[in-house]
Amino acid sequence: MITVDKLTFEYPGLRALDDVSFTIAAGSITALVGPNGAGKTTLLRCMAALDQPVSGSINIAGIDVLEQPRDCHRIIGYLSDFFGLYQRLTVRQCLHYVARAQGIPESACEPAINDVSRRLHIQDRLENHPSELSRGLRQRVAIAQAIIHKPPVVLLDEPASGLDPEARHKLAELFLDLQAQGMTLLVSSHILAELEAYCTDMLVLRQGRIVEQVAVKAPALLKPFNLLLANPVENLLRLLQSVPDIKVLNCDDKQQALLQIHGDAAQQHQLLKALIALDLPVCEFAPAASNLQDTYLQTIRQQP
Ligand SMILES: Nc1ncnc2c1ncn2[C@@H]1O[C@H](COP(=O)(O)OP(=O)(O)OP(=O)(O)O)[C@@H](O)[C@H]1O
Repeated sequence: MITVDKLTFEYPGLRALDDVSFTIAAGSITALVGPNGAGKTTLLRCMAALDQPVSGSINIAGIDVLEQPRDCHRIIGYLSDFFGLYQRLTVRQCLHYVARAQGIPESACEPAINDVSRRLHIQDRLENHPSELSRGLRQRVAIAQAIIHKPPVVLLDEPASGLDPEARHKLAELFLDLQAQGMTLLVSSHILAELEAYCTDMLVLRQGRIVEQVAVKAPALLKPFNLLLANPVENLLRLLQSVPDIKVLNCDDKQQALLQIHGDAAQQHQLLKALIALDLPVCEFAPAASNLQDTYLQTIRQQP
């Protein structure tokens, strides 16, 4: 769906993106994360055809972004980190203006406004001016502007900044809703705990380079599991190795091990039965916690 290849971008005297390459699958929600100044905003602006890189290419849904920037604007929705809304217009007028700018015919504007405002739960705010709205509601209006033309790809720069936990939760629900409607999302954020609720992939940028791309919610056929025993067992490693379908990743002592297992919940149940049949005093057999924040911090700390 999205292919970025060897992208390099320079501000005067500063290389902000350095040979950045990655692909994003259709229907995914990718978290774009990295320390301050890593280049996230610059990358999103290049992908939205708002900044011109020195070299490299960006292809979104078959459109060469650098060659066809206007076509690109038709197929993406972009929310800037510092979005602005026209204060003198009502929300309805803001949406109408953007709809027309996106080429939606006059006759189709009202249905488009009704549709997008329903999806963003701002139907009852259409006659308000942006200055009368809370930050969370203004954020929703800005996202409504970004997606009113139903783009297949949505790029969002720090959409959750400044929102309270309730508003962030609603935003997460909205992203899942957009994904369910077939959109592909790339979302930059520092709020990793929220990203985890909806992201399928994570792209880590550091000093203008991609340092990691991981699937966060891969249909994990291979899962790490922690095994903890109530008391030490001699030959634990040998016993575990005798169980089919279990790979022992780590077994440093006689009381606990990190296993890799295959399959679904039914398979996990069978494996637990096999462990108990070996008379192992199992007191814990659970997926090893590995969250987005851990993965991110490990990745960032590993880099020089
Ligand atoms: N207009 C500009 N002129 C010169 N340098 C810039 C400009 N905009 C950004 N930079 C620099 O480019 C680098 C990347 O900035 P960018 O805003 O893309 O990072 P970011 O990952 O979005 O950061 P943050 O998380 O703080 O928003 C930084 O070193 C920044 O200081």
